[in-house]
Order: sequence, then C-alpha cells, then structure tokens
Amino acid sequence: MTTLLAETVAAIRPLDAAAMAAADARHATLTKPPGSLGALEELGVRLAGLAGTSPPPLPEPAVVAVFAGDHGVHAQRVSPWPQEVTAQMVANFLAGGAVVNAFARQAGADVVVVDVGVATPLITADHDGQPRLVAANVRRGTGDLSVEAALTRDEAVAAIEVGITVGNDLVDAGARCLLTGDMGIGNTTPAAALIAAFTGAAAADVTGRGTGIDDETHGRKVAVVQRALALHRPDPADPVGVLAAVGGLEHAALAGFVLGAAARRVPVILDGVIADSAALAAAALAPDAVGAMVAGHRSAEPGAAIALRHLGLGPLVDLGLRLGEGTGAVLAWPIVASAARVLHDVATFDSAGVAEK
Ligand SMILES: O=C(O)c1ccc[n+]([C@@H]2O[C@H](COP(=O)([O-])O)[C@@H](O)[C@H]2O)c1
Ligand SMILES: Cc1cc2nc[nH]c2cc1C
Repeated sequence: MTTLLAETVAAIRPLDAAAMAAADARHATLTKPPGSLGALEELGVRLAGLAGTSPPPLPEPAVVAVFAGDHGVHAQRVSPWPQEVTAQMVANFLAGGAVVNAFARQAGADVVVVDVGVATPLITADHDGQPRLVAANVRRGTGDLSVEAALTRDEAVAAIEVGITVGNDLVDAGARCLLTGDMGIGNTTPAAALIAAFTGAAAADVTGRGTGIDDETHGRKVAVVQRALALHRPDPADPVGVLAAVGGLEHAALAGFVLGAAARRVPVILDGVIADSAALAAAALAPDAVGAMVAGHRSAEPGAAIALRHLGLGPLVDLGLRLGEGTGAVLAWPIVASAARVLHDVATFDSAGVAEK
C-alpha cells in the first residue's frame, strides 16, 4: 500500500457510540410516536455516530462526483452501446444536459466529473458555471478482464487514490455529503464480477441487463463474468488484487471516494450497482467504512441487492432505476438530510405541550 491509501484506511474508525445513544434518546423525546420514522431514525442515529455529535450536522452542501472510465471487456459485446458514448456523456455532463444534472439542479447539489479512465482524450468546451472536469486519467480504459487483468496493482492503487483525493478536496472545499456517480459503457460487467468475488454469489445471480440487453447478450455477459472469475480466482482478502483483476478504473476510484468520505467522517450516498460493487471493495479494505455509507437506492441490476445485503445496508429509494450517473444518490439526498433535520427541528413533547401516552 502506498501512503495515501494506507493513511486513509488507518484513519477510519467505528461510529461514536455516545453520540448514537444521545441521538436515540433525543428521538424518544420528539413529538412523534417512537419509531414512527422507520429507517430514518436508524439513519439519523448513524449520522450522529459518524459526526460524533447529536444532533448530527446537516449533510449539506452535497456534491455528486461522476467517475468515468472505459472497459476492455467491451470487446466481448457485453453492452449494446458504442464505447464512445462514455466520452460523449462526459461532455453532456459538463454541458449540464444529462439526467444527473437535472436531478442535481432540482435537489440543489453540485456535480463534478472525474476522468479516471476514459479511453479517448476528452475535448470539452468551456461551459461557464457548469460542472467541473477533474482530469485524473490513470489509464485509457482497462484490459479485457475475461482474458487478462483489467489493471495492474499499481494502476488500481492509483485509481483508488484519485477517488480519495477527489473526496478530500471536496470536503476541504466545504462539502458535507458526498454522492457517488459513474459513467462507463460496459461497467456493469466488472461490477458483477466484483460482487461475485466479494460476496461469493454466482455469476448468473449478479449479472443483469445493464443498459438494456437481449437474452443472447445477457448469456454472453454471464459467461464472460464466469470466465473472468475462473481465470483470476480473485481473493476477497486482497481487495486491491480483486479490483485489479476484475474491476474498473471508476470502480477503484469509487472505492477510494467511499474510503475518503469515511476517513473524513462525512456521509457518502451510494448510487447504483457500480457504487455498490466499489463499496464492497472499500468495506473489505476498511470494515468500519460501512458506517459512513448510505444506500441511496436499489438499482434494478440484480447484483445491487446482493451487494447491499452483504454490506448490511437497506436502500432508501426503490424506483426501478438503472441509469447510474449518480441519479439515485441525488434523489436520496433530501431523505438523508431530512433524517438529520428531524434531530434539529422537531419539538419535544415537553416544549410543545403534547401529552405522552
Ligand atoms: O447504476 C446502476 O445500477 C446502473 C445499471 C445499469 C446501467 N448503468 C449505467 O449504464 C452504463 C453501463 O451499462 P452497460 O450495459 O454498458 O454495462 C454505465 O454508464 C452505468 O452508469 C448503471
Ligand atoms: C445514453 C446513456 C446515458 C448513460 N448514463 C449512464 N450510463 C449511460 C449509458 C447510456 C447509453
């Protein structure tokens, strides 16, 4: 391990039990039947444990970081879309025209785009006031994981450290909630391989329809994931090795982004299956990182639910989304903020003069 990754992992600590107990006790005094906010109560308590204080700080401002990369496994025809769409969508994010931009404007979140592994040099116009591009390309696309390692170990570590650095820089600039986003044609294939490697689930159970593929393509995609697992025999006790063998540049960067958030004790809202697969790598590197994670939504991709179950996280939103870009995380952010705000704003039975049962 190089210094930044090792330092970041070493800085990740368990949730603060005293702050959690204080938030729990405060919930009991608020003008609502005990437990009536369901999963939001557990979330508010967890936010307090992460911050080490009750009530926890409001998770704002929020920034969604969209990590973009390309995939050698695209050559196996696992996605119906041409690889150039990755770079073209990066340009669309920067121009403010993608779904994540619309959702972020609606919610009041900022968008940054990170080129960690796009195959072609990005030609982007200067759009005043629009999302920023972080140029941090580690490699112009991965190797084809069905025939070779996707990345070298050094490249995997470099991509993880891009994610840590992006997270640190955003927190230094004032962000108090980090949201994951991804863009990469073909990236649901390495996501499936990572989820199989870290959870032990079968390739057929974690491999889905991605952007929308027919039965023949899906059969080929399952076989590709099986072949990759048989070829590399990834060892979940060696998370960097797993990311290098069957991962992707954006998956590795997202793992680092999650670790960075956990080390800085800022909540990180996971988007879809790509973030969920990266979160498994982050949890394997630092089990206490799970305390900082919030499952924004349950992607329609079948590996997502399997990954979230392995992490012990329940999704906040379940709308059948399968877009990526950070869209599900942005939709979940106001729910996360509401869980924190309850502990700030809601009157107590005493102060409001409401009778208890
Ligand atoms: O977020 C998800 O769960 C999700 C599910 C299916 C597809 N995607 C997005 O679609 C692209 C990958 O799909 P595919 O079929 O090319 O592997 C990539 O850009 C992802 O952001 C994302
Ligand atoms: C158009 C398009 C937009 C996307 N956003 C995330 N993944 C995507 C894949 C495609 C194909």
